[in-house]
Amino acid sequence: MLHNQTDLTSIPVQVPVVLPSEPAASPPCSIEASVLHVINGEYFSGAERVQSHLGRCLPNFGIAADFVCVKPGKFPQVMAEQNLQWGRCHLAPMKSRFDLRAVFRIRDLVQAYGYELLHAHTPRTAMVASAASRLTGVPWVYHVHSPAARDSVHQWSNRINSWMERASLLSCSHLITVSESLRLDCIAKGASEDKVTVVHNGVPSIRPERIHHPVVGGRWVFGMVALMRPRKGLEVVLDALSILRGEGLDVVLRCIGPFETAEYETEINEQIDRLKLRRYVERVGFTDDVPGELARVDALVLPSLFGEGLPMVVLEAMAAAVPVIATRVEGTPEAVTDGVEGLLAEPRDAVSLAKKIRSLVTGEYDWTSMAEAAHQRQTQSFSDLSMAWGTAEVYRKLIDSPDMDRGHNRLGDARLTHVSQQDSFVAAGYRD
Ligand SMILES: CC(=O)N[C@H]1[C@@H](OP(=O)(O)OP(=O)(O)OC[C@H]2O[C@@H](n3ccc(=O)[nH]c3=O)[C@H](O)[C@@H]2O)O[C@H](CO)[C@@H](O)[C@@H]1O
Repeated sequence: MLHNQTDLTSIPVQVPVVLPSEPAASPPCSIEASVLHVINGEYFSGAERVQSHLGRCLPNFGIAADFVCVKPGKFPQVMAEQNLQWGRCHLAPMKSRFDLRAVFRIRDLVQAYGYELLHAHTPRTAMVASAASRLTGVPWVYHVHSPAARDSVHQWSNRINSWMERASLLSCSHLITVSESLRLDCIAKGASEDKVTVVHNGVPSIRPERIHHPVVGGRWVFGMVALMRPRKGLEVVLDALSILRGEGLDVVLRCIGPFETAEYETEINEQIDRLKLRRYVERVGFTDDVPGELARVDALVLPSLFGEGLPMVVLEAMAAAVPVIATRVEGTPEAVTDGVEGLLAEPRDAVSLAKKIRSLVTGEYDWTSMAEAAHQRQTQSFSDLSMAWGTAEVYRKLIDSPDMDRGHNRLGDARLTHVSQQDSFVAAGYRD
């Protein structure tokens, strides 16, 4: 599916899906097909939220979704702990990037449970799904959450991931990208236009009761929600906070989320002390209650430096009717229009960020209108259901394509005895 470089200006833009009616009101459809999501499963962060929302919502559109984790960790733990209406979670731990036993385990699962599609989410799982697809004849979809070549600050890891991703894409049946910017990125890398579809990320419309309402001249509470690591740009917010407090504006920051490393936490603590901001920065750490935290803040600030797809925290804040002050990186401007649902600053630029924050706290923009616009845009175009609907449409086109022989994998449960069930479990409340 790779071809030579394309002129991106000639490619029509794919805009967010707006569902014609509220699908939540309709009863779940009967199940027409089942998909196995091949995931890392190590954490429960942005990509895993997408996966879990899909697992929960796809049955509304006739698709049963199960999971297999190649780096089992937080994801299967959350699935086991919470009373979630998801499907099965299988485990296929890989000892290294090149441990191919997972491929055979997935082949056995496909044959045993009759999965008609594989759906991978990371360069590692793309490699595994690609090989399992070759063994089983089942097509596979690759979900691009962020640009592999700019995915971390580690150049070698970026190169290996990029290489693995490119090699796997040769056999991929279809690509789903979480933003239009990533779709263009994939096409620029050589993916053919008709095999890439944008399915914007989506979240449930959770709008908590507000604890605080900001007023011009009063205190403004900004919240940054993330796994704190250098790429998220916490340093830039601290510099912006220092500029604004120096001007006499009463702005404070709640840092919501854990630090990836102790070294980074130490660096941030030193910066806070250097800027004399200790009284104005509250460290919340990891929370299970992000909506509760969003109810306390007047705006979300997400100053990512590079390499985002479409951050879930941006959409979660919009759902909670919290304006978003973010940077113009990758997919974020597709959800937030500068001056409407929030404000967009230039990345790595504390002066630009301070300017945007200043314009909100001094009343240049009406906070209430911005909060309402954010909530409305999320419910219309970035809901968990619109994301599941868009994903189901991609599956349906693949399953209905003349190339797909639906009979080949209809053995289903008849062959269950051939696969070890020791490493699989079913979430409580499973639809069977
Ligand atoms: C580096 C990377 O690969 N980033 C990708 C990752 O986002 P990444 O995981 O970096 O960040 P996101 O904002 O998407 O997700 C973080 C998630 O963790 C939750 N949270 C955070 C802090 C806390 O204390 N408690 C808590 O529950 C947030 O509510 C949110 O649901 O997946 C996104 C979803 O496709 C992509 O758009 C991003 O490009």
